[in-house]
Amino acid sequence: MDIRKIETAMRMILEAIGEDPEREGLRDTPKRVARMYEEIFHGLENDPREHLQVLFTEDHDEMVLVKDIPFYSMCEHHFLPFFGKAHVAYIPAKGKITGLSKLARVVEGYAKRPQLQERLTSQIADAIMECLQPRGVLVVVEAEHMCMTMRGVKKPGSYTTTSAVRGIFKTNNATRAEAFSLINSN
Ligand SMILES: Nc1nc2c(ncn2[C@@H]2O[C@H](COP(=O)(O)OP(=O)(O)OP(=O)(O)O)[C@@H](O)[C@H]2O)c(=O)[nH]1
Ligand SMILES: [Zn+2]
Repeated sequence: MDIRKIETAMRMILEAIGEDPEREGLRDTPKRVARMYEEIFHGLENDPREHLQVLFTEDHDEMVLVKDIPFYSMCEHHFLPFFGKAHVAYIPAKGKITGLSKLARVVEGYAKRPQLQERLTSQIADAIMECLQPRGVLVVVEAEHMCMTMRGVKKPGSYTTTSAVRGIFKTNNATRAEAFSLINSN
């Protein structure tokens, strides 16, 4: 990531909005913002599928669900945060399972980029399908978009839910219903 370029751009934004980039409170802001962008966009520098290369073999062919994975991402239209929870379910095939934390790392890797909620949801599902070749994957993402709450249409408290359904979750209604009921239970 080009830290210097972010600093220069941030300084220009401060000037453009009529601020004085030399005043005490703002003097280090371009540097702070550059460091912050490096952190919140670090997913651009990795391929989250790398986390799914560590596979175990275990004779388990029932559903695995990791619920309520918190995430923070950035809306690519407005460069404002959207954030919430992701729920990731899969049904292993041929005993191929992965570490539970790796599912959360995949969410994190795709969230830490300029994103759309729909793309975030399907990228998580597709990465798991590709790397684990499970019988199916179901990903649900629930998020609040700051671009809809603090500006524009200004609708605080509105949530967007997206899902990506692959394999057996698509073809088998009962399996899909079971996953949704587990996700919605407390
Ligand atoms: N589908 C989708 N839309 C998003 C997401 N994040 C933001 N948006 C929408 O992207 C759209 C951009 O619309 P534009 O009309 O180009 O931009 P705008 O004039 O700032 O739109 P308003 O937000 O309605 O003021 C808005 O409707 C946002 O709500 C997302 O993750 N998925
Ligand atoms: Zn937005």
